[in-house]
Amino acid sequence: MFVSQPQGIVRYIFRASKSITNKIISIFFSAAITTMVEEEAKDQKISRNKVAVLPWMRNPVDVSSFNKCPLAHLPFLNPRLEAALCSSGIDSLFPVQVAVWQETMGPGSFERDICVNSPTGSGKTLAYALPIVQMLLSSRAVKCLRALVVLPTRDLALQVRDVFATIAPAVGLSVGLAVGQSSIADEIAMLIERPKLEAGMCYDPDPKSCLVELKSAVDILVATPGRLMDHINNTKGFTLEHLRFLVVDETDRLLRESYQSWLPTVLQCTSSSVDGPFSYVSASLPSRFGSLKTIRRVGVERGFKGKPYPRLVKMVLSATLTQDPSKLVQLDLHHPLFLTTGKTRYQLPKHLESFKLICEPKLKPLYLVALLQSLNGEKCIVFTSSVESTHRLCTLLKFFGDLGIKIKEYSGNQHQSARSKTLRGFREGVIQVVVSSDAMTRGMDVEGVRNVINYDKPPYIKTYIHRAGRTARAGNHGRCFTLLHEDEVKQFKKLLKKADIDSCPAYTVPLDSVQSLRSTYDDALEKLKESVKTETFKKQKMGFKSSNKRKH
Ligand SMILES: Nc1ncnc2c1ncn2[C@@H]1O[C@H](COP(=O)(O)OP(=O)(O)OP(=O)(O)O)[C@@H](O)[C@H]1O
Repeated sequence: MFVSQPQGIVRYIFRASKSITNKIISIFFSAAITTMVEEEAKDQKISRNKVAVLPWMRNPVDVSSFNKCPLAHLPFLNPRLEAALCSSGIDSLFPVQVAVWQETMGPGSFERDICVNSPTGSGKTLAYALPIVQMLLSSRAVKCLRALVVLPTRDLALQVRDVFATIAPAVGLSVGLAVGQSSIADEIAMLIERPKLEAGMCYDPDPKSCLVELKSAVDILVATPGRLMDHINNTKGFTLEHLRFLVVDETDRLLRESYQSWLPTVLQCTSSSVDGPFSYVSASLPSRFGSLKTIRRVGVERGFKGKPYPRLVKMVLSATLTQDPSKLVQLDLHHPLFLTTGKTRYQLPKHLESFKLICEPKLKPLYLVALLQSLNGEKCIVFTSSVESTHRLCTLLKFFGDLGIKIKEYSGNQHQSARSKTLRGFREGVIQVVVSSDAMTRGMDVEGVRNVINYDKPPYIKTYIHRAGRTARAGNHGRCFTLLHEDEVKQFKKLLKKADIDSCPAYTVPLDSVQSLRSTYDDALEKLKESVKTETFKKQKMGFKSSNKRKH
């Protein structure tokens, strides 16, 4: 039966108070819970955005009612994890991390699936990574794949793998990556453990007998949907049947694109063969672990002593979590608990300042250069509306000559190796300005980015939030500038209103610095025209060659 959140929490607390250990939890969390009960009463009066939202989204836990918590005061935190966090410079948890800890390791104890809507840079990655690692360490019997984190892009997956890699090895857990960065054979070698052969022996070519011997080499896998599907469909020994945690990060983006139906496939592969809703599917999926099987239950019951853990726990997160029931239903969430920050649906980081820079459309590149020069080499991301304009703008900026800042392009049109190189240079500070299409909009975390520039106006408030969110992360200060024509101002104001942003002051760059760049700009434009011509010619030539090849 669905229990309303405060009643449920009171019940958990009541149960918890039966043991001394659990009493400690109740004391630790009691203040926050009182606030949550009050928040819920208030929340019920608030009509959230006048759209029909799912019932469980109407009474969220307000993350902003939580405070930062020093690691030393966090109940149940494994000392080895505490040490690993400290040595990576983390001495306390951010509010969203404390809130998720409460619902997972605290009184909530993973009873419900967790949906988090919390601003960019608020620390959502560690919010799920820490409780998952702690849970896995305390229940590991045999190494098998028990946590899967899915992300929309390769660079994001690498970033999340690095977060797990700072804590998981400290407790003997290994983290794998399935993103297509290396060849499929190399990836399989990292993910699947083959039996060591004695001298003179060779593998049995019969795949059935081989399967019994193959084991997962990782406990946690961070993957992009495409590569995940490759492994599900083709990699011997790769199985999700023991999965206990599924994280769908950047949920709204992942749900928008179905990527070979990865989500229904994962849900099928992890569903119960006994009493789950997809039993017909499980029956058709062979067990690759012989007699070792994870028995799941659909209900709220949890594992008892000696019995395997039953339910696949799902955690979904975004800074702009969708409220669309038709999308959320795809996740097949179990008794979901919604954690969100504040009262408005969209929130920007606390220390982000938004500015508009009004300029004549023809002179936009000039204003951009003047703005970049005024930033004194601080790290900056310039967002454009497409991969083509990213390339053109970056080429144009290079034709301005030596601006005293290193500028590089980052877009989905480039080869992964080129993107990774740019990202590395940007992280290291060798590159100060990255011109990007929306490839860098979501999730990317680069230390020291102080400025974001919307060269092209973001089409949606979600785009603004994710782009602006590349700065002012982890409590730092940052600025987001949006270049606008006079006739775009009204529309932009309306867009910001959706995130309750009433003030977006105008920013000015000195007119004389714009004027002084005029002649350089004219030359740069001429060079750009030539460069576009040459590139178009090259592309046509290549297209001609490949169509000729196809004919022969
Ligand atoms: N407890 C903490 N103490 C100090 N820094 C932290 C802590 N937790 C996370 N960070 C840092 O905060 C930054 C943002 O974290 P993270 O990338 O997880 O944010 P996010 O909420 O997922 O953002 P986005 O919505 O943009 O993906 C990272 O640089 C991370 O290292």
